[in-house]
Amino acid sequence: MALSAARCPADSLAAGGSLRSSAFLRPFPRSVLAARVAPPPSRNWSLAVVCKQEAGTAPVPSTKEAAPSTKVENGGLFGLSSEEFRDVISPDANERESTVSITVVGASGDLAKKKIFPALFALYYEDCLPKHFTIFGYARSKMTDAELRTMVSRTLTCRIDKRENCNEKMEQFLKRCFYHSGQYDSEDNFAELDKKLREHEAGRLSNRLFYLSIPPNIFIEVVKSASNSASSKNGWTRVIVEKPFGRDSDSSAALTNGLKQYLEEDQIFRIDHYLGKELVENLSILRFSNLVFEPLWSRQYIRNVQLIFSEDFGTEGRGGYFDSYGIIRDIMQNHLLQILALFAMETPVSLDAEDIRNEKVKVLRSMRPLQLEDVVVGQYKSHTKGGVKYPGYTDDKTVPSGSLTPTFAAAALFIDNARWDGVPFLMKAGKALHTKRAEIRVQFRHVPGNLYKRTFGTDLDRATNELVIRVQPDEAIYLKINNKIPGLGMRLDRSNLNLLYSSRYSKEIPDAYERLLLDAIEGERRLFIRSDELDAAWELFTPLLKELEEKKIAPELYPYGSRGPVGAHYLAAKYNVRWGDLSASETA
Ligand SMILES: NC(=O)C1=CN([C@@H]2O[C@H](COP(=O)(O)OP(=O)(O)OC[C@H]3O[C@@H](n4cnc5c(N)ncnc54)[C@H](OP(=O)(O)O)[C@@H]3O)[C@@H](O)[C@H]2O)C=CC1
Ligand SMILES: O=C1O[C@H](COP(=O)(O)O)[C@@H](O)[C@H](O)[C@H]1O
Repeated sequence: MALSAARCPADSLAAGGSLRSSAFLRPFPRSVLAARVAPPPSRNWSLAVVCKQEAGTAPVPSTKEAAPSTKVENGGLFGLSSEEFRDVISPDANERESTVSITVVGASGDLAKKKIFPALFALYYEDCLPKHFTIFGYARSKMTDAELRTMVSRTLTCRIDKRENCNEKMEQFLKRCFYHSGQYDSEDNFAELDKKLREHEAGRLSNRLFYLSIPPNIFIEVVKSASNSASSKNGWTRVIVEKPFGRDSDSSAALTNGLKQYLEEDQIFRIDHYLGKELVENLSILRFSNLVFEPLWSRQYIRNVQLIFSEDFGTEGRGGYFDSYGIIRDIMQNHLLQILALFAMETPVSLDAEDIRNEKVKVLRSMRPLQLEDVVVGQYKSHTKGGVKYPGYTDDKTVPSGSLTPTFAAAALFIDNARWDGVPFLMKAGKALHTKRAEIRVQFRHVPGNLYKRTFGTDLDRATNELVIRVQPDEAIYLKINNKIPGLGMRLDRSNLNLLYSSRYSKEIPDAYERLLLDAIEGERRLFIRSDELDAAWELFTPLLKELEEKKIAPELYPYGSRGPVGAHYLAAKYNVRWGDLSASETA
């Protein structure tokens, strides 16, 4: 029987074309309830009344609203049926009076074009956006509304499985997109934006989301100007902040303090788009809802965990940004560490954002700060293959010559708690490698007294189970098991129990930005980084980053398109580990 848990009307995830799949419903976002109860006017961002309601002081909801909130408080995993859900979110008399304005600050930039506008269109196509919404692009570049629409239209695509009325939907969507040109530090320019937003809001309850898709050095001036001149007067105001959130503990704390001059913590949505990826989202479900995994999730059965990120292209075009950050800050300290925290956390009290983030912080705070001897850094160099010359990192004109910035790093991390004591968590991240992939590999221990030891010879690794969660591409979860090759003999084989998403599910997997934008609109914070999580993450990496920089550690060079520096193998071998992605069966 289907356990429906649709978020948007069109979100009935068909497994093999039917409603066979079951999915957990996230707790119903309180803000959705709150948004339909007009809060008294507030004067500025930090006093936004919706925040108080979200903290549990919302006016008593109507009978219709009481149902979902009761379920949330009961911590029910399954929540509402899709009928109940639709009934609650469908535009009733109150909701028709509220509106959401989404302002993409830095709308002329790469991320806005590549990810944000396409994600907003996908949400619109799926009927996930509220009835009354407006999208504004804001940047210094001079553009008319029509020019913004032309720019955006070039980036919009229809889902492979949903092409019906797509062009018509695009046109309707573009009509809801507008542009305002202004300086980032100008309260006057933001006041002009405010005026335009108010015209579109037409007296409805105004909820405003600002997406800061700009370089981090201007985050605070934008927040200040927008806060003083363009925050909602009667609804919520939220701000999505893109990474990087600083480059070490001090700069991150300074950024947080700067933002908090104008915003409450619960208005800040620090995005880590890896948390919005389908397979990362599925991690907790895999673990906490399957009895075959949860009891194995500890040092008793798990030998090591590997978190692997690789890209088959270099920093082309982003060398300027990248050089002052490097791969450890760009990928490890955020994306891979967030996955690690989700993987290793204790069972949260509920699926509520604060309960989950509390558990993640505990794991991060139980980790040992990284030691230099547990880290290998590399940098790609030019390589010619098939007559094509691939540039080295320092060949990029935006990269200072002689740069020591790592484009590859491997590290061994440890969680000093009872569950994970002594288990190496190996991370590996690199650009310009031989393949593009992101995955989590869980290598289990050997079966004690393995009856079939002889069949495997001395290579016991071949006999151990490995669970692979392939985040991208070709999303999949597979488990390597031992089985007998059919026949009269007794030969063993290693096979994959394979859940390949493209075979199992006919629906295209949404982009991470879609999920995260929808969450921010709904006020669901579970997949955003809280400031204490961020502090804990920086505490782990800051001493190492300082040491690397102070000692001017030279990265090991590896050819563009290779498997990375050999040092990564030695690091793994130090802990008796082999990288799973480089085993013969994976590279065949
Ligand atoms: N691009 C990506 O794939 C990813 C980006 N990010 C983060 O997202 C944010 C936006 O990224 P992205 O779109 O690539 O950035 P861009 O460099 O494209 O900048 C976005 C916009 O900001 C304005 N801008 C750029 N540089 C400056 C400056 N020095 N001072 C003032 N304004 C400036 C420009 O608009 P105008 O001149 O019109 O005002 C530009 O169009 C950044 O924080 C980045 O780190 C995170 C993950 C991936
Ligand atoms: O945050 C970042 O992520 C991208 C990789 O994201 P993906 O979703 O395409 O895997 C990476 O290229 C970039 O350097 C980094 O800043």
